[in-house]
Amino acid sequence: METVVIDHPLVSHKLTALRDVRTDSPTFRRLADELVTLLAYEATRDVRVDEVTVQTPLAPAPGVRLAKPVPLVVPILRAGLGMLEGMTRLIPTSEVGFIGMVRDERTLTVTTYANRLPDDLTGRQCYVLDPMLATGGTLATALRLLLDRGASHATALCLLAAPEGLAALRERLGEHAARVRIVTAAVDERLNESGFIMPGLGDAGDRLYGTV
Ligand SMILES: O=P(O)(O)OC[C@H]1O[C@H](OP(=O)(O)OP(=O)(O)O)[C@H](O)[C@@H]1O
Ligand SMILES: O=c1cc[nH]c(=O)[nH]1
Ligand SMILES: [Mg+2]
Repeated sequence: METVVIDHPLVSHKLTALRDVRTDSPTFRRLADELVTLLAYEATRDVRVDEVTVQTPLAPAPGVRLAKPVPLVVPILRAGLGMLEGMTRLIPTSEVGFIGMVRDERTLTVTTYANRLPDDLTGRQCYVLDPMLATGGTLATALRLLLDRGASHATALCLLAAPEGLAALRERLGEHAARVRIVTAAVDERLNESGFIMPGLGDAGDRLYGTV
């Protein structure tokens, strides 16, 4: 499992504003949207393309076009929805599947309450959107759903990750880890005793949707 931490001043600037407890929900949503666009640039570096030729007003020019089947983008509800528009703006032709998952705040175990994915993902490239990789339980379950259906490769775009979660995810994916890449804006210090990323940004879903 490859982990890519985006080292870029604009990403750090926006992430700092996102962390700030004074940032309100509308601003948080805008920053998350802008950040995913910056992460997507790196995350889609491996997206499959076909070589084509187009005619300019002057001459034929070689180029590329996204290959078929198109990438599958999968936001993990609820907080991952805040990253969907930023991603589909870059790849408007992508197909979108949905997974709904919630973590029990006490036990930190994950329940899947929605699953709208194509049955057959043979050979598909998948891009999973979830702002927080904390214990890694949510992403481990979501990635297994995709890889077990035949996805050739899955890249998860996260705003923040915890070192403990990255290690646990690699372990839980086992042999599938070779087909997984994590692209994140930062790896924070640690998880606290409640399973929150420290210093983190708090509860991403609550901050996106104003539920506290
Ligand atoms: O790595 P983990 O320990 O599994 O935690 C990460 C998950 O926790 C949050 O979701 P939450 O369960 O709060 O649901 P929400 O997106 O609906 O707020 C977050 O959006 C991730 O999906
Ligand atoms: O720090 C964390 C951990 C899980 N989910 C969040 O939203 N934040
Ligand atoms: Mg939440």
